[in-house]
Amino acid sequence: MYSLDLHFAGTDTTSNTLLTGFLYLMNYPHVQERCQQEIDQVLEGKDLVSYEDRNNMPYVQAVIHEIQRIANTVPLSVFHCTTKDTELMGYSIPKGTMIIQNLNSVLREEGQWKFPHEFNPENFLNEQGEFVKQEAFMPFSAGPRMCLGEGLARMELFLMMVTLLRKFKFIWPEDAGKPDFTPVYGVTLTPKPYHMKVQLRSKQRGAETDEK
Ligand code: HEM
Repeated sequence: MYSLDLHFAGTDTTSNTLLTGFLYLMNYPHVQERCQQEIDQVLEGKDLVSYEDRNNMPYVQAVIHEIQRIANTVPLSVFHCTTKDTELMGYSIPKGTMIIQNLNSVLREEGQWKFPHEFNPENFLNEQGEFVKQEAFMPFSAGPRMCLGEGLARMELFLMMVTLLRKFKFIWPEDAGKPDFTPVYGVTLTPKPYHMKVQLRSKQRGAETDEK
């Protein structure tokens, strides 16, 4: 039996993002290993990760943001409606028009991203390897009605991701065939069900177990 030290549960959107994250990390093992190297280095001698540790983990931050960009968990945001006649970039939108924001489009827009169509943490790193939050990164939407849970979701993603990657290596099973990254469409996007192999990392790296 393994102890994971996880004392909270993610919401549907957060868990869908995590599921997408592990699908990519298993299939981009060099990205997973680089995260683990950074985590080992920053958390050396510490029992548990804290949210403040993210400031010393530019690569992990870039990977989590890239996972959110690719996961595109809430592709059409929440529908809105104009409360008065509105002019926007030369278009007139009458009062009462339903507005559907296409977050999928901005998260993949060419000209906004170095690698718009591939999973690549470099989308959030500058030449010095520092984490850079991009203006077009808006999985939580924008404006006065943007996601109210952004802070909680970002904290959950960081703490869960780092805690799990510190203790375990996630492996795409040899007999699983080619991965299918096509998401299942719904109000939220979720990856197709998949199997994963989970291997305990060595004890020196803070991976204590109560194996029985
Ligand atoms: C990765 C996780 C999440 C993503 C990608 C996400 C994304 C979004 C998006 C795109 C919207 C629509 C914003 C708009 O109308 O323009 C939204 C709204 C909202 N989200 Fe999240 N969300 C996440 C997690 C959470 C969590 C953890 C909570 C609360 C515990 C939460 C609470 C809300 C609420 C209350 C609204 C409605 C805000 C309003 O209409 O004023 N979300 N979210």
